[in-house]
Amino acid sequence: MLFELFELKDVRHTYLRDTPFATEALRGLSLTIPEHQITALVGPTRSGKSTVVDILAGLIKATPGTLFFQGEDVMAPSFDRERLRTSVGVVFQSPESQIFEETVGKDVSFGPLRKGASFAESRRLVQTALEDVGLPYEDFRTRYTYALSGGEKRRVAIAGVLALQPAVIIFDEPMAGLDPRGRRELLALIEHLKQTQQMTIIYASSSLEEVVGLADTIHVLERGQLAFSGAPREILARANELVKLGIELPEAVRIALVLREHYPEFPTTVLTLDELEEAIVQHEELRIRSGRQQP
Ligand SMILES: Nc1ncnc2c1ncn2[C@@H]1O[C@H](COP(=O)(O)OP(=O)(O)OP(=O)(O)O)[C@@H](O)[C@H]1O
Repeated sequence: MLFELFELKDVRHTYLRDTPFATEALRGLSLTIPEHQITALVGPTRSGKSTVVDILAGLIKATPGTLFFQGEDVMAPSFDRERLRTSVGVVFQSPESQIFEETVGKDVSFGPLRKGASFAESRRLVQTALEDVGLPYEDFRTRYTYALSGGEKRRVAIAGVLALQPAVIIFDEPMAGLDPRGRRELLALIEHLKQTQQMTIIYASSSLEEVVGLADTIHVLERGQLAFSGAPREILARANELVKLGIELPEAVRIALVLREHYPEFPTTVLTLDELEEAIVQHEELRIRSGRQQP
């Protein structure tokens, strides 16, 4: 059974309110985020994704509106805000900026030690977190952070968040600046975290391509409101609306749509290039079996 970890109800947020520069970032946003799932927030630039992330992390108040965390109103006087802060870990855009210690071991242990963990406990947490992100502890603990590759820095930043043992981890545009290999590795890492740790993962991105093969649910945002939500295939079935919102369709779907111009029955809700390949093979087999020779 799915439990809601977060629920936003009619949340609004205006930056620089009561100034000539006021910007309405959220305009009555309502959505839910279940536990132990990967939920993606997808929308074009300035649709409000980062503002939602800041609200979930407790950095911005969700008023007017209401934010529920595990069924409790975050703004209620009895709510323990410390519980929210310790339950939510955020990997912000350019997570390299979250690294500030000289060595990997020192950087990842900073959070646990600050929280009062003993040296032995902190060592255990750092070891587990580094192994979880695919950086062997003995190999990496004494490495200088400035000498790491971009992908390794991102992993160290994620390990720093994992070492705090959050119940939910939020990634805000985590692929920015990574090369295709770094992207593939990070996607595999996020999938691994979900599978092995049962973590609740929230993934904010302007790229639908990044999330269709990963997310259980996708919320599509448009100018501070929820446009629509659904499982990846349900979202891809609304290709025309996505294009209207300025969201680029994943490559596999773009190719499938071209194929559909020739074969009207060709499926267009393919999540990955592998699925597209499978759909082409199946379609060809069907065509051959039915003996039809179409263009
Ligand atoms: N600190 C801020 N001060 C003033 N306006 C802001 C601030 N942060 C965001 N905004 C404005 O709020 C709106 C929503 O921005 P937000 O960053 O939440 O959207 P986003 O979907 O994450 O965009 P992007 O993909 O470009 O990061 C935009 O119009 C943005 O200019």
